[in-house]
Amino acid sequence: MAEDVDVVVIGLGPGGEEAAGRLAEAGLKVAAVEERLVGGECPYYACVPTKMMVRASDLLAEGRRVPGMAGEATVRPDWAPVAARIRTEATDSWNDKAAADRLTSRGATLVRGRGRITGPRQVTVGDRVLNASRGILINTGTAPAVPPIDGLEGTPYWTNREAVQATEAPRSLAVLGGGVVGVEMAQVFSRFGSEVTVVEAGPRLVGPEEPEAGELLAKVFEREGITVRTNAKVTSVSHADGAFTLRTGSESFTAERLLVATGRRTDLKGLGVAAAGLDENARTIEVDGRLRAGDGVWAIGDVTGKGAFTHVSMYQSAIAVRDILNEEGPPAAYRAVPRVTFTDPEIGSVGLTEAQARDQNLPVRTGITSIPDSTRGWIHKVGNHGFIKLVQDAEWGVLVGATAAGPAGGEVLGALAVAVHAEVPTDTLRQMIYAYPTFHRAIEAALDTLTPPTP
Ligand SMILES: Cc1cc2nc3c(=O)[nH]c(=O)nc-3n(C[C@H](O)[C@H](O)[C@H](O)COP(=O)(O)OP(=O)(O)OC[C@H]3O[C@@H](n4cnc5c(N)ncnc54)[C@H](O)[C@@H]3O)c2cc1C
Ligand SMILES: NC(=O)c1ccc[n+]([C@@H]2O[C@H](COP(=O)([O-])OP(=O)(O)OC[C@H]3O[C@@H](n4cnc5c(N)ncnc54)[C@H](O)[C@@H]3O)[C@@H](O)[C@H]2O)c1
Repeated sequence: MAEDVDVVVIGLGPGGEEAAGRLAEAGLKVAAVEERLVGGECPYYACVPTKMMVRASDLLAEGRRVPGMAGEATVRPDWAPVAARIRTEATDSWNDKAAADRLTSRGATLVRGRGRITGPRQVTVGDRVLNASRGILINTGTAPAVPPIDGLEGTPYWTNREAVQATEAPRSLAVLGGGVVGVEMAQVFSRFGSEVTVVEAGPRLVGPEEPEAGELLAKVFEREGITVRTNAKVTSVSHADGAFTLRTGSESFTAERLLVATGRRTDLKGLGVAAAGLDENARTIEVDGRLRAGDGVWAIGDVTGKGAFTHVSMYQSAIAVRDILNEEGPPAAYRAVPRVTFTDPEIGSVGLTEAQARDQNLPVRTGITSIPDSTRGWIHKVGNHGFIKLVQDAEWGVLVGATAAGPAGGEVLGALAVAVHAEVPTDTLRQMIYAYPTFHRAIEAALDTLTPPTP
């Protein structure tokens, strides 16, 4: 028999879980459908466990920087505390009871299983049919995309979901894909003693970021002993005697473990979006400023293609909740989406890169300064690599994008994100007082280097 509710939330990523809780607290009857773990990828397989890994590997790196700066230190990496912390503090050994209880205590009904849209405002989970009078909120996220490389299928490769469950650092690790997941994981495992090779199909690491970011990471990785191959097409993979072999046209690489970090995929056909009038062959779900995808359908999170980050999912969640509750508020805007790649140096960026701004035919002016040339960078010395790059719309006199790479680059980003978001005139930024000697004071130096637009 069909059950009548106000809203069905399919997929409980960070935004979906929060939306289900808030809608239930507002008095709506909410069915929250999740086939894996309440909370989604971020707390169990992504942001949280990987940042615990990063924190541990950063500690090792800082310990190794003691000689010549502060005496002597012997650093012996041990993965055991990292694996234990991920199990006890982050994921409860991949058990979502606490999250599920938190959600149901807010008044939502948790429906475990795979949800499929089977009609306008209708979702089927196993033999339960849920009719949603107000509509459906989709927050189904993404899964790791695995490229169709000869021999890869069926081998025991890792994706991020297996990598965060590692109980030891492998002797050697091949990383397929030098995007955000690839570079964060490569550096972590390298610092724990794995011999790491990153194989990237594109011309640079972290390709969508400013070219200077990819070049910086390549330089740092080389110094740390991580092998990086760009423009490399892996033609076959094999696994035998406990080792993977990756072949490109000219080379082959052998490693105990292989991490596939080549991006993410959605499955809109499997979700049955056509039954709600949406394009099932699209990669992402098109949404308007209120996160509406169609009549009685909202979508939030990675599935919307507006930035695959937890903060975007949460931002969209709040707007979709408002709209479902018929409350007024500003529409979603993505001019100032911040993002941080948690390598050392951290790469923090916001808004447009120079290339994106030029593609939009903006009158672009850029400025760049090096962190080692700043007072704080010079004092910091070892581990001070980085830069601040600004992208200005020269006619408007406002920053439309910026990158802060370096120690605490993600924190320095905060000031730049405010500047882009609040459309602070660069003249106003120039009149600001920047504390001495901070990393963020390098923003002032970067402003001084803004060069006139090129024709
Ligand atoms: C390794 C890694 C590290 C990351 N680190 C960061 C970081 O540091 N900071 C950051 O902001 N972002 C990070 N991200 C991205 C971040 O994890 C996602 O942007 C975030 O999880 C938000 O995703 P979402 O809201 O779209 O849903 P997701 O977290 O993807 O959750 C979607 C949920 O929907 C469920 N689901 C899917 N289909 C169905 C269905 N048909 N029926 C029922 N349930 C379904 C899934 O089981 C899942 O639980 C990282 C990603 C990865 C892979
Ligand atoms: N710190 C963070 O906020 C954080 C961390 C990790 C992931 N994420 C989110 O998750 C998303 C997914 O990350 P990702 O790194 O999996 O994807 P990505 O799209 O960022 O990077 C994938 C990389 O793999 C390369 N690639 C694709 N096919 C390949 C092949 N056959 N051989 C070699 N290289 C290949 C691509 O050129 C690209 O550089 C990110 O875009 C980001 O939004 C965020």
